[in-house]
Amino acid sequence: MPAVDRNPLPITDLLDWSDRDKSLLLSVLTGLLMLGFLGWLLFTVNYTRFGEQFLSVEGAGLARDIFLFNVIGWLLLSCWGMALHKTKRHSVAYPNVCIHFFGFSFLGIGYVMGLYNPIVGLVLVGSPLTGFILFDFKRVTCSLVIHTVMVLAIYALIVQGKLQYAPMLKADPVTKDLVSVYWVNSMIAFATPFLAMVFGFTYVLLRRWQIREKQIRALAVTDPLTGLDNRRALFDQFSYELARSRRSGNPVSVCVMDLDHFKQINDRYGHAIGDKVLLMVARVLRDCLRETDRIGRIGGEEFMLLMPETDQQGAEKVIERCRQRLNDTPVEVEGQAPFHISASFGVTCSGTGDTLGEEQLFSRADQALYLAKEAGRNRMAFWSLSQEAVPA
Ligand SMILES: Nc1nc2c(ncn2[C@@H]2O[C@H](COP(=O)(O)OP(=O)(O)OP(=O)(O)O)[C@@H](O)[C@H]2O)c(=O)[nH]1
Repeated sequence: MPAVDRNPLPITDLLDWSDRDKSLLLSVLTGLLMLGFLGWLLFTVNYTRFGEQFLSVEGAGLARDIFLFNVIGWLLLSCWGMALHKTKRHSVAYPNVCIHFFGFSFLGIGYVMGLYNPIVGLVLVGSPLTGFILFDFKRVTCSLVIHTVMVLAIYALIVQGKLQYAPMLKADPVTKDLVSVYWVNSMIAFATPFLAMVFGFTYVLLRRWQIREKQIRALAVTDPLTGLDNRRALFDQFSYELARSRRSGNPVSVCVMDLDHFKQINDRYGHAIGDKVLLMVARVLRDCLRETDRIGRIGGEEFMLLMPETDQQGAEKVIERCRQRLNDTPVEVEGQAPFHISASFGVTCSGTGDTLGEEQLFSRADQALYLAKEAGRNRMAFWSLSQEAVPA
């Protein structure tokens, strides 16, 4: 087996654990449950009136042997898992043995306590749920089918009188006339840790699902490199701001910004430095703009600035500040002299009574950007009312 181990062990990462470590956790938890069952039996037989009244001597002996067998089995499985974990070895057999032994353990308990016992029903529902959360579908289904068939077989043998029903009990502790409080409390005590285990695993699964949902939603609207808005998020916001502007009469300015000769930076310093420049640009733009403005990266080295309630003069001031700050911020490169960058900006502004949509305004800003590039770069150009972009 390859000695590969990529297991982080914080409990919140449970679903990322290897099958080996999940099986080890299952072994330890189930082992403790079995130890609890054994402790309960020994205590009940030796120290309670319930033992005298309701437990049969041979049946209790059989139950003790089954519980003890389970405790020893889980102890050995825990040791096996620990050894695999310590040596960082993976084993296909270990999870399989654990999954099948899990079903087998509870089958034995169900048999001695009685198949109609509510705890058996609980285990029948909770175990596959836990299994499907922790392990792959095929393995768990296989175990589920085997153990369901075994339950049915035991049931058939009981119906035919070949097996005794609930051999541990010599009398039913819950009848129409008599309900043993000790038995009911014991069942609750058995069910509680099992339920806690199932709820715990379900919680981990749901928590993971919630986190993933959040991440997916964030990814859908975020540029992964810079953490700025992506094109979709920005256009959604643009559409909203235009609707607001139509109601309030306040203008919205939009600017498309493109770094100058970025290809040369990539070619000369490599993509990693190119990415570093993009991150620096994102930081500078964030610093220069108001909190109510939105910045996004809409292409490789193309950014878009959305400035609500900002007219042409206001936009000019902000953009000049951005342009200047980008010029003034050196890019540090290890072992080489720092270099400076520049960017060109195309700007347009939604006029009062404008009915232009976001795509049309964006297209105007883009055309203005083209003009800024044509005019020599490192400058801004506005889209004029005469339908032509003019350098500022
Ligand atoms: N490092 C890095 N480079 C990128 C990324 N996205 C696009 N690029 C690069 O950006 C460069 C864009 O080059 P061009 O479109 O020719 O533009 P330019 O060199 O900036 O020239 P002008 O815009 O005309 O000033 C290409 O080399 C792309 O590979 C990115 O996420 N990271």
